[in-house]
Amino acid sequence: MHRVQDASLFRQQAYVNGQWIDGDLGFTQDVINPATNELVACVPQLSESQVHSAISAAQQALAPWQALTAKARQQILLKWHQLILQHSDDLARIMTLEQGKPLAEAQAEVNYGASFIEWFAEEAKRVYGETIPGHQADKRITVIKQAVGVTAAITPWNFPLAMITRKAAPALAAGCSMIVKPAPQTPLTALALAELAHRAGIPNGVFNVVIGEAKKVGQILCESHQVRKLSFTGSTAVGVKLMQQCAPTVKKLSLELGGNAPFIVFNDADIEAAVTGAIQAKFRNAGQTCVCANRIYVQSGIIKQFTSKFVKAVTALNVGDGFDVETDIGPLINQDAVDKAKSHIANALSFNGKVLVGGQPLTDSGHFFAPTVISNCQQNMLVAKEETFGPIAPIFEFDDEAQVIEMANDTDFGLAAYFYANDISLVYRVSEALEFGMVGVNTGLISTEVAPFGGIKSSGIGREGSRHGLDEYLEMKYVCVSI
Ligand SMILES: NC(=O)c1ccc[n+]([C@@H]2O[C@H](COP(=O)([O-])OP(=O)(O)OC[C@H]3O[C@@H](n4cnc5c(N)ncnc54)[C@H](O)[C@@H]3O)[C@@H](O)[C@H]2O)c1
Ligand SMILES: O=C[C@H](O)CS(=O)(=O)O
Repeated sequence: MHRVQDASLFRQQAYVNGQWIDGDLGFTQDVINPATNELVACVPQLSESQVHSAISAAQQALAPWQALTAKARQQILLKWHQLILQHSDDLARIMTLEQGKPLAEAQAEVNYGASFIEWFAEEAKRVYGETIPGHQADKRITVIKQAVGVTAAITPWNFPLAMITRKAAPALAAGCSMIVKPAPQTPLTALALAELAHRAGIPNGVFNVVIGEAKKVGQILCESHQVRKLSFTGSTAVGVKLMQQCAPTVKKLSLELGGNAPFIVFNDADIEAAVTGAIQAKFRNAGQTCVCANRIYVQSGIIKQFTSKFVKAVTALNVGDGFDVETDIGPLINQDAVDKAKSHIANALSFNGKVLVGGQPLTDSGHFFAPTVISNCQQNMLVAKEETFGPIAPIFEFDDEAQVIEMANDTDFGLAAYFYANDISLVYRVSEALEFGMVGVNTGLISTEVAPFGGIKSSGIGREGSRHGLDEYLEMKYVCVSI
């Protein structure tokens, strides 16, 4: 299977309490290669009782895992980190097979995903508390932080490894246990991660991967009183549903949701650098990332130069199977994604947008779509209002700073924003005025384990990565001792 060296990483069963299990009702789901539409694997759909068993296993595993010292948990996590890097080529191949991204991007995701394990293995030893001067002479006050307990993660298909480790690493480092429900499109990468977790010595029940009908599994995880936290990465629509479902059990929540990133190029920008940054921010994962540039705003003084250079760079992008070394842009995940891209282009054309390159699906087999640039875009178009999640780059013209800030902020989303400029006063003004959780200045790539990743408004709640990411899996307790 596409030259995976260690065949035992290619798992087609769920992983619960350290065991590989089939669904006890016999239901399965297909895993399809989006580049070829070929069947890649068949994985089980667990029954409700099996999902409940996973929660029980995570509960049983909690006390012994929490009883370990932070250093002991660190050592086990570092072993997991080492095994992931040791098997990075196989993990990348499994990822490209089920998700479609170019092998080089899959490899980069493996390294990125592993970095969260290394980071939080270290952070585990820095769960500091505090002492507070007593409010009365005979009172002594301390504040301690403790693991939340059993946690659940529901993750998307676009980054099938990193969106799991970005949650599991801080959870396990803090002393929590976790049940992961991966996306139905990409379960194989999650199961390979579980195999390596097992080999690393992560105790049975501490890390579990359940596969099943999303709505039902989600409902069980949300309604369980034993699950004390839910971390979700996915669309805003689903995030809202999960938030509602978690309300009755008052769970801690982390929501990493949709985006609609503006990418702004000011007159004094380095145009070549801005073109490179726009290509990176727009076309990574074929435009299927939550932080992709969704709208490209270019100031009137340089729009002709920028557009000409940008179109040239887009035209040079190679679309193909992720296993082909020449490929820059892989397939979209499914036909729905292709249809959404077509609808956004048709809508832009209906409002006098002009396709400068691309504009249509590429082949009948596989879900390939031509990298597309549309000029003369307006704020009333779908490409301005919705997350496109495809390789479409709409260009909007603007005249001044105040106008583009208003345009950029004209969205319910607030995840990432980017801009290119050299005037340092403008850099500070615009960074502060943009209503987004993350801002890239003169760069199109901002994702790293050392910084707090997350959004505001309809893009979510909480942060992942950085020292802040651990707090999402800790509860604060205040102890008052009368002496
Ligand atoms: N903010 C981030 O860090 C981030 C990262 C990646 C993707 N995303 C967002 O995710 C979306 C694309 O990913 P997707 O198509 O997998 O999103 P999605 O919301 O459709 O699915 C995400 C996960 O939720 C599950 N799910 C779907 N409906 C559910 C329900 N009713 N109950 C419980 N679980 C349910 C899916 O099976 C999957 O595992 C985009 O909007 C993208 O912006 C955000
Ligand atoms: O889809 C967005 C993910 O968060 C991927 S990344 O963190 O931007 O690489």
